[in-house]
Formats: sequence, C-alpha cells, structure tokens
Amino acid sequence: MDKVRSQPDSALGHARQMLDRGTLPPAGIVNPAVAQSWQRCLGAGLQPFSHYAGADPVSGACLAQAVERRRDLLLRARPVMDYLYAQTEGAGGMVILADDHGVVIDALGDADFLERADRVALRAGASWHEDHRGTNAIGTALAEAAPVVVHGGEHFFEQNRFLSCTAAPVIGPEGDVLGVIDISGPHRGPHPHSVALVRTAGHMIENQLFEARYGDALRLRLHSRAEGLGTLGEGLVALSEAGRIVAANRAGLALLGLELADIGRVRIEEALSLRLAAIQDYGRRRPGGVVSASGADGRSLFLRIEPGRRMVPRPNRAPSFEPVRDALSELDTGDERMARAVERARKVASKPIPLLLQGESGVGKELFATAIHAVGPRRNQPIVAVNCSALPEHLIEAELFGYAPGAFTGARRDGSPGRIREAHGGTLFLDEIGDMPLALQTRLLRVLQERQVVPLGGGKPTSVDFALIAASHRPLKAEVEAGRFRADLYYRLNGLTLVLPPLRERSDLAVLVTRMLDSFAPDIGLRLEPDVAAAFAAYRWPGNLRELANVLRFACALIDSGEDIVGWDHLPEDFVEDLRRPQAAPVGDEIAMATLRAASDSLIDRMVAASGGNLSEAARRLGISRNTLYRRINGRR
Ligand SMILES: Nc1ncnc2c1ncn2[C@@H]1O[C@H](COP(=O)(O)OP(=O)(O)OP(=O)(O)O)[C@@H](O)[C@H]1O
Repeated sequence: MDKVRSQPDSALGHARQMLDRGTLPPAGIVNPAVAQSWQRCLGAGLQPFSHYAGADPVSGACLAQAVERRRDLLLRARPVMDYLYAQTEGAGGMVILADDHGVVIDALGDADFLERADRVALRAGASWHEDHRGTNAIGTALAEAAPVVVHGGEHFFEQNRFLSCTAAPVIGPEGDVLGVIDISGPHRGPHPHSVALVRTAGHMIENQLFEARYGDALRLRLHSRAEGLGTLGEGLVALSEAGRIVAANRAGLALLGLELADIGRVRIEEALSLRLAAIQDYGRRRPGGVVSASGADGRSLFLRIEPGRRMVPRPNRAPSFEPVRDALSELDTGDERMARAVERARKVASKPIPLLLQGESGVGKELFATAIHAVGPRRNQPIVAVNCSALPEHLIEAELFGYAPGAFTGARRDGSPGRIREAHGGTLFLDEIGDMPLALQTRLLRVLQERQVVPLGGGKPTSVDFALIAASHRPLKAEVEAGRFRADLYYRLNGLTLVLPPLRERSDLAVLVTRMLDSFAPDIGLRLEPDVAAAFAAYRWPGNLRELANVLRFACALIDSGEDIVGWDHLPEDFVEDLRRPQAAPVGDEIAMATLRAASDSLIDRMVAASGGNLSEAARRLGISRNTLYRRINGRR
C-alpha cells in the first residue's frame, strides 16, 4: 500500500465534498492511508466542521511527564531536527517531534508559521493523536506505523486545511514506536523531498539511539556491499551473550529478512550463516574487521563485528613480524600471474596513469579495482563504479554525465550531477567499458581529454579530477581492430593493461578455497573433502571466482554445527552435476592434448621395441602399470 502519495486536487475536492456530508468517498479516490484515517475519524464520531479547542488537551504537568518519558529521544532528535530544518529553511514551515501518543514534545520553525500553527494548537504540549485532531500526518503516521503525507484538504478538520505535513515514525532499537518526526508547512504543496527527508531523519535518530543504548554490546554492522558499511544505510544489530538479537535498526532487520516482532525472539544463527562462537571470536581477534556471510535467504552480506567494551580482548595471536597486508596484497595468494599483476598495480596506484583491467567475467576485476583505489592516495575519497553494460544507451549517458533539471521525460526535477562528477577527487571505475556504445565513447573521450563535464540538456561545464580504472571481459584491442571500439579512447584508457587470469589457470585454487572458507565461516577451520578438492582442481570454473565464492558460501550455509569438512552433500545439486560431468577441453587444449598423446604413443613404441617386445619390462621402464600399458596399446586399435 502506498501510504505516502497525496492526491491531485480535483479528485480530492470531490472526495472532500462527500466527507463534509458525512460519507466516505469510494475506494481509490484518496490515498488509502488518508481514506482509512477518515473512516476511523467518522467512526469515532468526529465532524469535519466542528472546531476543536485551541487549548492544550495536555496539561503542563503531562507535558513534563511526556518529555521525561522520552528524554532519550528528545536528546538524540534535536540535532537531527536542526539538520532537517536547515534542509527546508525558506519553505516557511516547522519541524516537529511528537511522542508515541502524538503529543508534541519539541518543535522549531519559521516565526510566522509558528504563529499560524499555534492558532490550531500545533505546538509543544498539544496532542495530535487522531482521536483529538482527526486525520493529520503525526496521528495518522502513528496509526499506520508508516510514513504519511497529509496535504491540505486531506486533513479531516476544516481548520487544518492550510497545512501540508509529512511524518514518519521513529522506531526504537527494541522495535517499539517511540514517536514521530514531522515537517509541516503552509499548504502550497509539500516539499518535494519531504518523505525522503523525514524518513532519513527518522533513521538518523534511530541509529543514534541504537549507538547510545547498545554501544557496549556485541554488535554487527551489516550491508550488502562492503563500501556500504559505515553509511546511514547500514544495518545495526545487537546480540545478547546467548546470541539472541536484542536490538536492531530497520535496515538490519531487512538485510536479515526479519521483522520488528523478531527482535528479542530470533537468534543470530537462525538469520546468518555464522555461528555465535565464530562471531564472538572474530570480534575479539579482529574488532572492526569486515567479514562476509550469507543471510538465511542466501543473499551475501558484509559484516563488521564490534565486540563491545564489556568483552576482554584476547592477546593477539599473530606474530609481530607478520608483514602488514593491505587490500592489494590480500589478492596475491600465490599465483604467479596474480602476483605480477599486484606488483605492477602497486607501482602505478599512486600515479595518474589510467588502468585497464582485462579478464573473463568473475575473475575479480571489480575487487582488484577497489583494492587499487584502497591503497592509492585517493583512498579517502569515493570510488564510483558504473557498469556500462547494465544500462540502456540513453540512460548511461544521463548516469555518467548528469543532466540539467527537466532535461528529459522522467528526469529528476532537480537534475543529477552524474557519476563522473560524483567521482571528483576519487576514482571512476568504468566496468564493461567494451560494451559502451560508440557515440558515448566519443563523449567520454572528450571528458577525458578536457577533464570537464557538461550535463545533458545544457549547463555550465564543470572541471573534474579523478583516477580512472576501466575493465572489460572483451579483449579491447580486438574490439578496436573490429571497429567496435574507438582506437583513441583505447589508448586513453590503456596507461597500463593488467590481465587477470581465469581461475582454471591459477595455481592457488587451494589457498583461495581456504581463504574464502575462513572468511565465510570464521574460525571453524573448514576444509574440503579430498574427493571434492580433486573435483574442484579438475573443474574449469566458467564463472571464475564468482562461481567459487557462491559455491563455498552455499556450502557454509549448509554446514551443521560440529562439522568441519565440506563434502558433496554441502554443494548445490546442479554444481555437483557439472563437477561430475567430464570436463570438455576447449579447442586450443584439444590440439595440445592430441600432440601430447602422439608424443606419448611414440615413447611407448620406442620402449616396447627397446624391451624386445616384453610388455612388463616396457611398463617398468615407462613407470606405469602393465594394465595401463595394455590399455594404451589396445586403445589405439
Ligand atoms: N580474491 C577473492 N577472494 C574472494 N572473493 C573474490 C575474490 N576475487 C573475486 N571475488 C568474488 O568474486 C565475485 C566476482 O568478482 P568481481 O565482480 O570483482 O569480478 P569481475 O571480474 O569484475 O566480474 P564481471 O566481469 O562479471 O564484472 C565477487 O563476488 C567477489 O567478491
């Protein structure tokens, strides 16, 4: 149900006339949240034209009590209210905090509007519960437990129709509604971003309350992307010593597939692929370290585990002479080609040289780009990734270069800066650049040459400064030769090309498996059953590291407590079928195999001749069993 949209005035006028006659309009004419509220108000015997008393329905003593009860909320909300007011300043309105009974416990705003609001008792101490004030954003957001816009004539009482209000509930870390944050203004139309603003303000207050109450506890910060950790959108979860989720913010619940009612009920092990002991141990040994795991529905998550101040850290088991490993050296796990790529990347990471990453899909190009950014001088600035193959042609242009307000149908009203400008100061990562249409390649080339962006639909050119990393699974040189990629752009991008090897050609599969298992299921020491390890080594891994990571994540989710060996039963069924299917060699390999076979046949012939036709002797000299020798000779007939 869309609880936030308000209706066009014509439809509303008609609905309003019906309400004023004491009847409800048919469904679909007004916003469902407003229609339900009108129904509640009529049911409670309220009359649209009856004036309620301007005097406070809450006494001074009651207000003091309300403030005392929600002191914590008030304290955390004030800076956020100041911020919210600054965002809407000039719109001639006010920002309101109400408690869970709808009593206004704090308000600040424009002097003229405060005076008008006062006439309808929109001030500290007044209750804006629906029972007292009919349909209104504060009371209706509380009744619906969701953000609500109540605009002009949607207010139940005629005297409130000069208002436009947007409110969102504030939910405490334990899942109870603590109050409501609201922006109210004169009825010229709600602020275009009012819903986003009150929602964001609500989340800011909620996260502040979480930190204030659970800063001591074992906490998890969660996000679906590692870079999302530490941002306003991160999920927060606090655990009891027994591993029960005792507090969470809404993002945390959503990422774990849980609901408010699950707080205090569900144990973390039911929602995440990690065991409590592993979480506690990891938190002690690497407080603040990032680990990946999967949620109960299999989606992958990144976690930062914070042990809480009450837990005593164990002595660090790592020897003090262990070299410091950064994001780039983490990618060097023993394969010679990867080691060379890491070494070359490190040399250019601090220089203004554009990098081109080539390699099959899933070999880790994006991860490599992120690691180069993380060790370079721009590491404290953003890395902005654009996937050139994921967007239709007309959208990539807007996405990359930004657009002026109203540049095209469907554009955001206030325009967009574009990803290139967002990367200013940091790194721009252009993934799948080989899929960029030719016309856009020309525009991109101009930006790279002039270091200026002009948004779509006109506007002033803006200077931009960023490090550039591009990647493609298509060999770009061949694309240039085929006329599908501009040669001049290719040379601009290719300050240094690094080719990341496919997994089947890497010599460090075993190390990668161990690393991934340790990261997905810390401190269990999971390893592969020898049969599975052999099948992994023979498999061609068409999906490369992405496929390996997915398979191992799946296995970690299926491992039962007490088990430490990943066997066939822990692998996805379709993957087991692929593993057991004889691995088709690619054309190039077939030629090599045929050459090898011909060479070994000739060696066998020479040994048999040298042994005077004695096959046992020939097998001994060849270092193979007699049966194998028979099979090889018979196989040729
Ligand atoms: N060294 C590694 N250790 C663990 N996981 C890795 C490693 N390298 C890559 N991965 C995982 O493999 C997946 C694919 O990596 P990434 O997106 O960087 O590959 P890509 O080459 O950019 O793929 P595409 O060409 O499809 O965009 C990601 O889920 C990433 O987390």
